[in-house]
Amino acid sequence: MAGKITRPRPNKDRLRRTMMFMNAQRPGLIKDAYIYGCDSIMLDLEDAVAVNQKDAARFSLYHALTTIDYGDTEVIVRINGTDTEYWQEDVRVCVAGGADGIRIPKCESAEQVKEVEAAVEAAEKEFGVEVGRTLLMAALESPLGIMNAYEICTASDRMLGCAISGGDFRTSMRVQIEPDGIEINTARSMMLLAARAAGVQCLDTMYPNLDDEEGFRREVDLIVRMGFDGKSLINPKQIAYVHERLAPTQKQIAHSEKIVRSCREQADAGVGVYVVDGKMVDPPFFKEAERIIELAKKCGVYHGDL
Ligand SMILES: CC(=O)SCCNC(=O)CCNC(=O)[C@H](O)C(C)(C)COP(=O)(O)OP(=O)(O)OC[C@H]1O[C@@H](n2cnc3c(N)ncnc32)[C@H](O)[C@@H]1OP(=O)(O)O
Ligand SMILES: O=C([O-])CC(=O)C(=O)O
Ligand SMILES: [Mg+2]
Repeated sequence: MAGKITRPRPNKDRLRRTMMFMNAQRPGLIKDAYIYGCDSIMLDLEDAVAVNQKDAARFSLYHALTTIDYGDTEVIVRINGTDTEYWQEDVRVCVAGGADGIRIPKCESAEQVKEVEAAVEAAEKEFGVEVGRTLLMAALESPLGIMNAYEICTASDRMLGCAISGGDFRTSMRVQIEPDGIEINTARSMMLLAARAAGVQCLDTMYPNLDDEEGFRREVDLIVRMGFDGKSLINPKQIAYVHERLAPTQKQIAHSEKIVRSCREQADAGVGVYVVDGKMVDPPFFKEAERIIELAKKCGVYHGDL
């Protein structure tokens, strides 16, 4: 067998349009998950793993982390909650195996993030991993988690972002999944505001109804319009539509190109506000146009020369 896999230093700001869950104990799911092309895989030690299988899942996780080359696919591990007896050993194995990041489930406070951060740092020292390498993210799964979203997102320099978790959130709110998202949209908006204020990424929850393609697409359309960076997924067939909807369209790209080019010319001519394709543009529009071009480049759909 080849030597232990070492992964490049994780990047907080990379594309995370899709983060796909898989039970860390199931070889059939984790052995070649990179082939599906999601941005991140999430090897789960928490709710996908039965309580009497936690040790077995950790062994399987370590083997996967150290022997499978996931290439450009980011490797995140969902550890067990900080109120369980499992999470500290989960952290040691993630760090020893070289995972890119850790997802803290059912996160409700900045203190929980700091507790995990301390355990991660201790593990990095124990296993000779560069201190600061392992990223963190928080899953917000309760009203309290949502209310504390900003403090959670700013609790550590390692935080790449947060994700809302609809299953547990709906249970704690005593509601069920609705076609228009009325039961969860306030929480989505609050979390988005907190994440943007903190300057970190923001992911939507998984969609559990695998056979309801129409419902899935409706939810993706909604969260794209709301401004999410990505979505948690549970199945490979959910990847393509999220990537398609989160990439700028050619129409958006062409319009953004016009704005970026004209903005440079107009600035030289001393003009601050003017009209492109019948729409007023000024500095916030320039910035947004530049963001769209950058996003198009990262998504591989930009073919221009800016
Ligand atoms: C509320 C929460 O906590 S959600 C997070 C915890 N949940 C999970 O981790 C569930 C993740 N998803 C899964 O395990 C599976 O998709 C299931 C059990 C829901 C459905 O499984 P299946 O019926 O086998 O799905 P499906 O028939 O669509 O699978 C097609 C292929 O994709 C693979 N696949 C399916 N889901 C995944 C996944 N999440 N990750 C990687 N590969 C997957 C299957 O192994 C299968 O591969 P094969 O053709 O080589 O055999
Ligand atoms: O994070 C997610 O989307 C999955 C999850 O744990 C939940 O829905 O409770
Ligand atoms: Mg959950």
